This record gives sequence, C-alpha cells and structure tokens, in this order.
Amino acid sequence: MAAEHQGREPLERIAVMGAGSWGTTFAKVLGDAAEHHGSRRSIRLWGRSPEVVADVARHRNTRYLGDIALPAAITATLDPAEALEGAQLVVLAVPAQSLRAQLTAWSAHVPRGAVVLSLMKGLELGTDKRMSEVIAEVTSLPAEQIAVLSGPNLAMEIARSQPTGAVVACTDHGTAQWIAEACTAPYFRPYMSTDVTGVEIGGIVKNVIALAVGICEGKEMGDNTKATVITRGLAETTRLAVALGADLTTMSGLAGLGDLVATCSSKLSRNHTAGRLLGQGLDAEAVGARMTQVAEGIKSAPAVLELAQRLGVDMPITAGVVAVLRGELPVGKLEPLLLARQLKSEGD
Ligand SMILES: NC(=O)c1ccc[n+]([C@@H]2O[C@H](COP(=O)([O-])OP(=O)(O)OC[C@H]3O[C@@H](n4cnc5c(N)ncnc54)[C@H](O)[C@@H]3O)[C@@H](O)[C@H]2O)c1
Ligand SMILES: O=P(O)(O)OC[C@H](O)CO
Repeated sequence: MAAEHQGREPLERIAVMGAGSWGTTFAKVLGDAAEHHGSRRSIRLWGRSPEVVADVARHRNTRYLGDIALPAAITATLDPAEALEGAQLVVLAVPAQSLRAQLTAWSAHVPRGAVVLSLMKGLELGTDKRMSEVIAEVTSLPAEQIAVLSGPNLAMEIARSQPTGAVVACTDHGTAQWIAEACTAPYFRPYMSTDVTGVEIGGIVKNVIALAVGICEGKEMGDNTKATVITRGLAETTRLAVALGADLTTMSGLAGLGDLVATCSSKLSRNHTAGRLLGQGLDAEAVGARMTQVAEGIKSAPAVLELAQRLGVDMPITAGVVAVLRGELPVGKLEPLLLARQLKSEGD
C-alpha cells in the first residue's frame, strides 16, 4: 500500500528511538497496524535501560506499560546503530531537551533515504526551536524527509487499544500519507496535514496550558475556571501558531483543540499532574523530583514565552505559568493576576 506514494517502498523496517511510554506505545501501534494489514514489518526499539530492553524481549515494557503485551514484530536493543541499520522510518521519542545531543550522536547511523518522524512535544530551551527544526539542523535532511505526529495521544489509553485520532504532518503530503497508512490500526486513526508548524505548536503549548489547568485543580477550582483557562489557552496558542505561519484550522483540529482537551482533562497527563502539584503548593524543583516521566511543559514553557515575546505575541497564561515555575509568582497570585488584566474583545 505505501509503495504507491512517491515511489516509496512498503514500510517494513522501522527504528523507534526511545523506549519510554510513547515510544513503546507507538511501536505497538506500528506492530498492530502491520498485523492488521497482513504486512511484514520489523520494529527495532532503542532503549537506554538494560532492564527495559530485556523486558521488551519478553514482549512487555512493565516499567511504562504494566502488563500490556507487545507485538512480536518489536525487538529492542541498547545499541542505537543496530536499531537504525537499514531503517526506512526513524521515529524519535526521547525528551525534547535531550534530542539535539542524542541525534547528533546517532546521525551518522541514520540511513540517508530514511524519513525521520518526531513524536515529541517540546520546544528547545536556548534556541526556541521546534523538534522538526532541530532534526533538520542536526541531520541536514530535506523537509520532505521530516515529519511530526501529534494529537490527543495519552500513551496508556492507546496501549490499551482505546480508539483515538492523530495528525501526521509533513510538508510533503506523500510522506505524510506513507506514514499515516503505516500507522493506521483498528484503534488508531491518523489524519494527514502539511502544516508541520501548527501541529508542533499545538502539542508544545497544550503542555503549558495543562500545567495551568493542573494548578487550578490543585487549588480545587471548578469546571468554569478550567474551561476558561482551556479556551483562553487555545486563543494564545492560536496567536503564536498563526504568527509562525501555521494554518488557523490546525488549531481547531486534533493536534490543537483535541490534544488540549485530552491533556487538560486527564489524570494520566504528566503535565496536568505536575500542574496539580504546583497548585497544591510544591515548587518546581519538588515537582520535578516527584515526576518519574517527562513533563515537557516544565522545560518548554520559558522557551514558548521567549519565542512569543520575540514575535510580539501576547501569552498571559504562559507568562503566569513561567513566573510560577521560576518562583517569581506565588501560585495563589496567578489567578488575581490573570483576572486583573485590561478588558479586551474576545477575538483579540
Ligand atoms: N506519554 C505520552 O502519552 C505521550 C504522548 C504523545 C507525545 N509524547 C511525547 O513523547 C516524548 C517522549 O515522551 P514519553 O512519554 O515517551 O517519555 P518517558 O519519560 O515515558 O520516556 C522517555 C524515554 O526517553 C529515554 N531517554 C533517552 N535519553 C534521555 C535523557 N537524556 N533524559 C531522559 N530520558 C531519556 C528514557 O530512558 C525513556 O525511555 C515527549 O516529548 C512527550 O511529550 C508523550
Ligand atoms: O502526559 P503528557 O502531559 O505528556 O501528555 C501526553 C500526550 O501528549 C497527550 O496527548
């Protein structure tokens, strides 16, 4: 099926770099998709923990996914070169702030014709670059070989085969379609887009807004408050995305509104959880110490704010979250600060 697009061959050899919650779950999606379509496929999962790699050999990743069984097509290795050898698709699922260093170490082993797909939802601190931009810089691959996937994709729900949608974006529609076909499973429905910027910005900023909603929850505020933060959060996400050249419609789609709603409402969300702890009075350091998995919004929030300020985009919720994270604003002052802002029209 995939061979019909851009002369690409069927997707049989995939490397997934990162054996945490999402890397492992997406490997499972790819394995289940191949099984569903009766296709041959080898999925090599790179992990840095010997225990996790040994567990995956027994078709489990207990640390991240409990007793969920993994498809036989998935094997795991500690050796990035072994994972990457001959890969047609390289899927990246490590914490955003570690990507540049890791990919630099791996890039000599990335096959030149491979497409690189980012699953990550973070903005690089210090450069304010999106993951697709970091990938382009480190690998020098052309845009048609760089794709991103985002949407309301809480890993544990997907690992349990609960249905969801996602968006695969690449400037080249054929590449997006090739990937979308390869990851279509009975419980996973990808849509295609050429709006890489919009899809990434939706995924990055929803983590910051989820921190804000988590703060509301930690302070035991009600649903009106949370709905207001979600809605105004979408407004500031949209302002940033459009200033960066994204399509407005992406923001009302799965990678915008869809992911924002999922992350802001779910107890499974690490960003939402981190926000709740902030709302209960813990400082950023104490919250970081409690988290066993990455909550990208904590590190990305200052980068999002810096990017917005550089573009002259107003992002008051993000600014408030950053001030709380930096310890510059007591969490109890966030609400009065946001409510006391100058009156404005809703569309502004
Ligand atoms: N978990 C989800 O539900 C989900 C869904 C969609 C997108 N994402 C995104 O996917 C990316 C990966 O998230 P995840 O949930 O798999 O994270 P995780 O914390 O569950 O796993 C991260 C993995 O990266 C590895 N790793 C490699 N280098 C690392 C380093 N320098 N520091 C820390 N860990 C390192 C860890 O060992 C671990 O296997 C994030 O950008 C996240 O926003 C996650
Ligand atoms: O657990 P979180 O907060 O990283 O969110 C996971 C996914 O991004 C939800 O789509």
